[in-house]
Parts: sequence; C-alpha cells; structure tokens
Amino acid sequence: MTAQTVPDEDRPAAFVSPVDKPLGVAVLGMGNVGTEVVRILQEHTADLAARVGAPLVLRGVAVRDLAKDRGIDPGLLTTDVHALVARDDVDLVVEVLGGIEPARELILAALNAGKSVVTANKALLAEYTGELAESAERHRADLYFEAAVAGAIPVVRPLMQSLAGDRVDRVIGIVNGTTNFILSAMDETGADYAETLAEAGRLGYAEADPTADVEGYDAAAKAAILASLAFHTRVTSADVHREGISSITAEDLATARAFDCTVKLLALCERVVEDGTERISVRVYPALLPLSHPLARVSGAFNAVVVEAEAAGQLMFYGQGAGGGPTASAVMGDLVMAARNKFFGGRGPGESTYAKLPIAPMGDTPTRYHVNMQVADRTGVLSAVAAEFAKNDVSISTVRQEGASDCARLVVVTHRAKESALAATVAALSDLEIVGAVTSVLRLEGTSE
Ligand SMILES: NC(=O)C1=CN([C@@H]2O[C@H](COP(=O)(O)OP(=O)(O)OC[C@H]3O[C@@H](n4cnc5c(N)ncnc54)[C@H](O)[C@@H]3O)[C@@H](O)[C@H]2O)C=CC1
Ligand SMILES: N[C@@H](CC=O)C(=O)O
Ligand code: NA
Repeated sequence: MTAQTVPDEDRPAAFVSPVDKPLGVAVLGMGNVGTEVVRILQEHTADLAARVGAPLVLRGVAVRDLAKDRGIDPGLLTTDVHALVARDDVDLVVEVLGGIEPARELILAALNAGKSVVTANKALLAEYTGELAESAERHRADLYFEAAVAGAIPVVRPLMQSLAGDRVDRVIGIVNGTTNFILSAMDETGADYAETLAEAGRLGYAEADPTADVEGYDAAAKAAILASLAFHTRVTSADVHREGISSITAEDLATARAFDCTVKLLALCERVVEDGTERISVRVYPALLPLSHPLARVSGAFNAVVVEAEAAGQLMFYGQGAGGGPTASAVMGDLVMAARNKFFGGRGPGESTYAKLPIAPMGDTPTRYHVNMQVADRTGVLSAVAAEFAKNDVSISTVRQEGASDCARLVVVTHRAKESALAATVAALSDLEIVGAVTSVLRLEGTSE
C-alpha cells in the first residue's frame, strides 16, 4: 500500500502546505498494542493522510527479536531502538514498549529533539509526567497519552480539553480491564481466580507482569493521571492509596449479592473540602457498589469512568479499556492530532498543575463500610458491638445477623465515617471476647448516604 497525498484542491485554502512532506513515524514495541498500531498505519494509509493533511510513513518498528515473523516488511524492524528514535526522518514517536526504562530515556530523547510522542505507558506517566511534560514544553513538541487511561475510551482528552472551563469535583471509574474481567467472572459464573487471570493474559488485557493489575498498581497509575488532569495538580502513584483484589473471596461476592451489591475495583479521585480547606483524595480499592449504580453493570474487560463537574453535572464514559485493538485506537487518535500539529504548526494543550492541591491522608477520607464479623450468638452481643462503633463516632446504618451459636455472622453497614475512625473501631472489635474475628471490611461506594 502506498502513502497518498491529499490533493491541494481538496484542502481548505488556509491548510494548503507549500511542501507536502510526509511525516515519519517510529513505533517502539510490537506487542499487543504495537502490532495493532502498525496494522492500522499500514491498512488505512490514505484515510490517515487525508485526516492529517500529509502522509504518515512508518520508518521503523523497534522489536527485541528480529527473527520472529510479524507479517510486515522485515526491513522495517530494528533492535536499535535509540537509533530509530534519533533518525532525521522520524517526526513522531509511538512508545508502546511498557516499563520505565528505556521508555523514559527514549521519550526524553524524542522530545528533546522536538519530536512529538504518543505513549500508552501509564506506569511511566504516573511517575514522570512532570519531567516529560517539561521537556515537551521546552521543545514545543506534543506529548499525548489517551491510551494510558481506559484504553479506547476518550477520557484524557475530555478532562484536558472539553472540561477545561469547568470545575471537576469527582472522578470514579473502573479503569483496569483485567481485574474487572476477573471479578465479573467470579461473580457471574463462580469462575476460578487463577484461571480467569490466565485468560486475561491470553486476551492481551493483562500487563506483562499481571501483579500490576491484580494488586491495583495499574489502576493506581491511572488514578494518578486522572487526578492530575481533573484537579490541575501533579499527582504521582506514591500519592495514591492502593489495594488490589487478590484478597477478595467468593464469600465477599456472596455477601455483596445479599445486599444487592457487587464488588468492583474502583479508582476514586475526589476534591475534599473540610473546614474551608481544599484537598484531594486519590485511592484505588475493591469496594461494594449497589447494583443500581451505573458502574455496577460494567462487566468483563470493559471500563467506565464517571466524572462529576460543577457545571456539566455527571458524565459517564464507557467502552473497551484494554486489549490491543482498543488501545491502538486511542494511540492512533493521538497520533493523528500530533501529526496535524506538526504539519500545520502549533501544539495541543500541555500539563496544567497550577492548583497544587494537597493530598488528603487516607485516614481523613470518609466513606461507608461493611464490617463482617464472626460473633457468639449471646445476649448483649449486639449492644457490645454497637457500643464500639459509637465510641469511635461511627454511625451504624444496618445490621444483619446470620446463623447461631458460636459461629454467627454479623454484618454491620455504617454511614459515612473517616477511615481512621473505622480502623479504631475494627481494632476495638477484634479485642472483644464475644467477637471471634473481624473477617472482612469492605468499603461501600456509590450511595448518597
Ligand atoms: N494491552 C493493553 O490492553 C494496554 C496496554 N497499555 C500499555 O501499552 C504498553 C504496551 O502494552 P502491550 O502491547 O500490551 O505490551 P506487550 O508486552 O504485549 O508489548 C511490548 C513489546 O515491546 C517489546 N519491547 C520491550 N522493550 C523493548 C526494547 N527495549 N526494544 C524493543 N522492543 C521492546 C516487547 O518485546 C513486547 O513485544 C504498556 O505500557 C501498557 O501498559 C495501555 C493500555 C491498554
Ligand atoms: N492491563 C491493563 C491494560 C490496559 O490499561 C488492564 O487490564 O486494564
Ligand atoms: Na483512553
């Protein structure tokens, strides 16, 4: 397939370039995402040229193994990733290698040479956006990363551009496809945790090291990116409270169902105003969600992000958040935008961190809780348990008891309380002679109480 140039007569007069120079693209990495990016670049050459205003020409693809048949001209493949980025005929770099190094130094090398970069690398962005954005700014290049959060779903661009004139108060999302795939399968079919995780790997959803998915690191990186954009404040992974799904049991899912809820791994980014002081809370954990909540119906590898803004109200973004094709769709959207900017001159909006809001410690974060306990079924148990909640100023919403004798199960659902108050309550309950064990504590999100 040959690159096509848009005829001048088909372009608005202001956009006719005197030099119809093609734009050179380097793709770094040919795994799940890179393979799809290369396919789209090669199969949709004419459409892309028309949308950019100039042909996009693939100059090379960095791989680790030259011998592997990848269905493209082997002359495009190279293991010398640094030399590929440095080529004079490369104007735009797509980084889909993953990991911190060499991705970081390659992106910096590209930006320092004035080349625009599109990356899907949330792990890198959640640590180094500051350094990368500064280099992009200094060298008048674009740094785009729609694919880094919720794959194909447009959420970075809406936060950065569409909502630039509004005030975002809250972002709550399911932003990890692998864990949503696992939790949905465990909930809907009682599927086995380990087998479902392996299937997520086969389908191209899981990270190279799936610990990043199941322990919440991937969602925490995405939460850091979302919070930075939403609150105009630099937030890194270290600022995010993180818990994964590896401790979620079939019993937790059954309890959730008994309360008309399900369990989802949520990323929550909130503006918290207390005594006139504004802070932000950014956290990732598995939580109960009422089945009536729109995020409760998001199943499989799908992602969804709900944004609440002062003037816009509630917005919901939904779609495929993982997999080679959906992620490549977001990469290609960014690539077309970055290429248009290169061709016509100008840049897209860059990082905005002017607000510099402080991060609220997790202990100060208020939410609701389901506290599951094993108790003795004796007179006075309920009042003793209730007294510990009251002592710590944690108000009880409902109590449910199942079973009898020494292995009765008590589930206490609270109203909103601070994490530190709940932790003190749980410690006190565990010391009570009538409480055998506090078997699980799950947060309850998405209710108005
Ligand atoms: N797979 C998905 O659903 C999504 C992935 N992402 C991100 O996209 C990036 C790529 O993800 P995948 O394609 O799934 O990963 P992958 O592991 O399938 O592909 C990465 C490829 O880069 C190659 N590579 C790594 N270092 C290299 C080096 N120094 N030189 C040459 N080749 C090198 C690897 O051999 C591998 O083929 C990651 O940052 C990931 O977090 C983002 C959103 C969704
Ligand atoms: N491993 C990630 C891939 C997309 O970001 C996920 O499962 O969501
Ligand atoms: Na996205």
